[in-house]
Amino acid sequence: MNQDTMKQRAAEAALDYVEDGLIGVGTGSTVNHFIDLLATIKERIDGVVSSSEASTARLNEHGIPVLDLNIAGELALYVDGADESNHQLQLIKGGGGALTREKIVAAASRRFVCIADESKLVERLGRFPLPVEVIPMARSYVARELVNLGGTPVWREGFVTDNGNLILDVRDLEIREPIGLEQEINAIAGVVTVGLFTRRGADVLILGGPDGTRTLTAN
Ligand SMILES: O=C(CO)[C@H](O)[C@H](O)COP(=O)(O)O
Repeated sequence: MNQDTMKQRAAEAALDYVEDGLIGVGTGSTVNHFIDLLATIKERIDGVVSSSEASTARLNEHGIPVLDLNIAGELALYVDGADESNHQLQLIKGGGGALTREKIVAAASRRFVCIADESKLVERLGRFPLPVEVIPMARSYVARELVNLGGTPVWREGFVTDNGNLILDVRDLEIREPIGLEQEINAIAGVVTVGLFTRRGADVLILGGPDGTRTLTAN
């Protein structure tokens, strides 16, 4: 079974968590399946807060109302994908470069349901290069600081985030203490946010696989 079908299965299972009201959606190929499915029940929801211009465009195509987070206030549910999850449901996100808005919408939501194919579940975070959104003038400085932390940062050249910033993808990092590392990287001057989601990890992880889905919940 191909990976995309497994992503679709996870997205289908996430529909069960949708209640009336406002929900947040993330970004990526798994979330695209979720948005397409959400369109089939759009009468049930009041609107969506989007984490990226790409997701907003897809929601608009379906005629799903997109709201500003400042107007929406607290959201009952946030649904997003991930590049990696450990068993504590701490995540690496940002493969699509939307990590900062994703972290904001996740933080503003009562429940975070993460949807992914089963290959995203890992014993230890860090095989996937860790994305860091950086203010453009700080790119070289932040890269040197990330080298000091033991990483090998690679500038995602040609890519500009929805916030007008750059992404450094950091390889070779030993992520032994995800919570501490999230704080440490976020404290570097010029970093907008790191793609580690530990303070606000997922509450529920739905993994699509060849035999259906399985669901993990955070303790
Ligand atoms: O963090 C993200 C975007 O910034 C995505 O959730 C992550 O990259 C997973 O993407 P996909 O669903 O395409 O595998």
